[in-house]
Amino acid sequence: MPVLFDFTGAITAGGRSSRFGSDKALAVLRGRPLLRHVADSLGGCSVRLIVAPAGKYALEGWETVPDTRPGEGPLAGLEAALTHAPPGWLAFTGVDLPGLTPAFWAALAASRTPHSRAVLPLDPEGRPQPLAALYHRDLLPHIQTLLDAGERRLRLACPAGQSVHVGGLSEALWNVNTPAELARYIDPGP
Ligand SMILES: Nc1nc2c(ncn2[C@@H]2O[C@H](COP(=O)(O)OP(=O)(O)OP(=O)(O)O)[C@@H](O)[C@H]2O)c(=O)[nH]1
Ligand SMILES: [Mg+2]
Repeated sequence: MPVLFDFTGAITAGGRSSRFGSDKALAVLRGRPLLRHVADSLGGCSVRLIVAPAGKYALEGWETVPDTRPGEGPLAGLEAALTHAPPGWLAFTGVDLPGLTPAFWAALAASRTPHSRAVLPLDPEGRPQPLAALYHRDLLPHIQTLLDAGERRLRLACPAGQSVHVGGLSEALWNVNTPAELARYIDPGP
């Protein structure tokens, strides 16, 4: 895919899939693993990072970066991604949001403002979804301070006054945590 985006792409993939029961990144939906769906949405990024143990996923064109704090959750995954990212903006997501598309990321990018440092879509309940969002690398010291203090909530990655929220994108945000949730989205056969 040609470079379309002026931001880095990052997928955090260091979770245990304990609710799913097997590695959900590799679960197949409509002929492709969930991880592939997410990666394809970010194929237009020139720098593409996956935060995971070395050798765990073979994703051509993606650089694997190790967790800085393994097993400490997606906020630590964001720290690892921002640590390896060039200056500027990072699209950050997980392995389990297969409804994401290039158009979704383009809409978030279009909502950046000169003073914002994160752009988050609103879910169907109107809550910001921090696991499919844009973050600026300037947030790295703030995130490191949070983690050092024991904080693990991804939604605190950006101070409230520096976040932009975007409505109208919730259709892209369906999330797969269990096999039953995946089954709901698999097309019925003929
Ligand atoms: N790099 C990294 N990513 C993580 C970590 N924990 C969770 N994630 C990722 O964050 C995303 C969302 O997390 P969850 O939906 O809770 O996934 P999970 O932790 O694998 O699943 P559960 O064990 O069922 O909670 C997924 O892409 C996970 O792979 C971690 O410690 N490090
Ligand atoms: Mg989890």
